[in-house]
Amino acid sequence: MGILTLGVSVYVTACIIYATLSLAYFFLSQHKAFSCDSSCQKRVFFGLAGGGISLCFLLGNAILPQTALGGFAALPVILTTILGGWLSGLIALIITLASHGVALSDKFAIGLVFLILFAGKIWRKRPIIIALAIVFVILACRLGSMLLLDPTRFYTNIRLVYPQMVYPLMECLCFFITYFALVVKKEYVEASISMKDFAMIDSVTSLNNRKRIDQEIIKLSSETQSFGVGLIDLDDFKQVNDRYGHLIGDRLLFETAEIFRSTTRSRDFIGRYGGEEFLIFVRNADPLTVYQVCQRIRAAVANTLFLANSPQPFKLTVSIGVGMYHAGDDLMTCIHQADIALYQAKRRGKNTVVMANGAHRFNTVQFWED
Ligand SMILES: Nc1nc2c(ncn2[C@@H]2O[C@H](COP(=O)(O)OP(=O)(O)OP(=O)(O)O)[C@@H](O)[C@H]2O)c(=O)[nH]1
Repeated sequence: MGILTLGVSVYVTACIIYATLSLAYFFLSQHKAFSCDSSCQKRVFFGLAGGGISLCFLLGNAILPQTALGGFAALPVILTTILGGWLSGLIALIITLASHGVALSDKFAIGLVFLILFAGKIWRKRPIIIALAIVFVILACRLGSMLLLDPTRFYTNIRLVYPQMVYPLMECLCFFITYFALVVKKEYVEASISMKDFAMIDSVTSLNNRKRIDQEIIKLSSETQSFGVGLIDLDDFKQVNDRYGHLIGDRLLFETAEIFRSTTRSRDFIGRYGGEEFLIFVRNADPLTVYQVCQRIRAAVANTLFLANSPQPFKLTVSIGVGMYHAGDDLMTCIHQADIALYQAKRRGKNTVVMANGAHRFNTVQFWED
């Protein structure tokens, strides 16, 4: 094979590897960047994509010369392991080893490479030197086996030696191109996701901000499962601000938000609705559970000594108004009902949870006494 044709083959191969893995990576990174810590299904999918590339090389071996197939088939396995961790790598490895077209010695070398990657947990470190060293190991293995098995042919027929020298170098080149292209892609995706997250976080409390709440409201407007809507308001916060200043006020808001985080489940949604008012969606819960969750939040705030290590520790309380959303309801009306319930809680002396009874029937609102 001429050097130009080989160069084109390497380029096409690099493009196939990069396009497939980066597409799979992008697809799996919709809300959170894909990594070795992603869900099992995602890692399996990524492994299938990696194995699919090897399969594509082996079945449609028109792109690469037969003698180079083994080394190039190892590349998706290495890259899949680096980006997706052991499970993705193992799946890509199984597909590669199970397919025809790779010499037994190459299969052995690819298996060995995976074991080294696995033992070194390369997905946690991603040191390119190790990965490159592995590609060179394949090169050395190939030359070594030729020298050992048929030394006379090796010395007398230079045309046989040439591919054994050139292909592994091309594999390294291909690895370099795809590795760096994928790392750049990964960093770009991670940066854009964290920027997006950052834009949705309230700077004072680190809870979801109003923009993110509005998104969640749109998302939950067509929800088919019932959930609770709680509006939480800090009691007499103006006095704190007036007496101790906004800086202390901000620190108290942050500590209160910490209590909300620690007293709710990860599947619940909580955000800063505005000023000293917070909105919580208690997911998949019946009215009694929602009421109990809100009581838990109220009690946790009331029992906390805020700014405990400062010379001026505080006691704070919250009032909570609760509404229930059921499939088909208008969520904004539900939030409005929670607001009315919050108003009732304030009127009844604060530090109270008031629930809009039968919040799905908006014309007959009654309130449960705390
Ligand atoms: N420090 C700080 N204060 C805020 C922030 N946002 C709103 N506030 C203050 O929260 C206070 C809310 O006051 P009010 O609406 O009168 O309510 P309240 O004093 O808590 O009284 P009740 O709601 O009736 O219990 C105001 O003093 C606002 O300035 C903020 O980001 N940081």
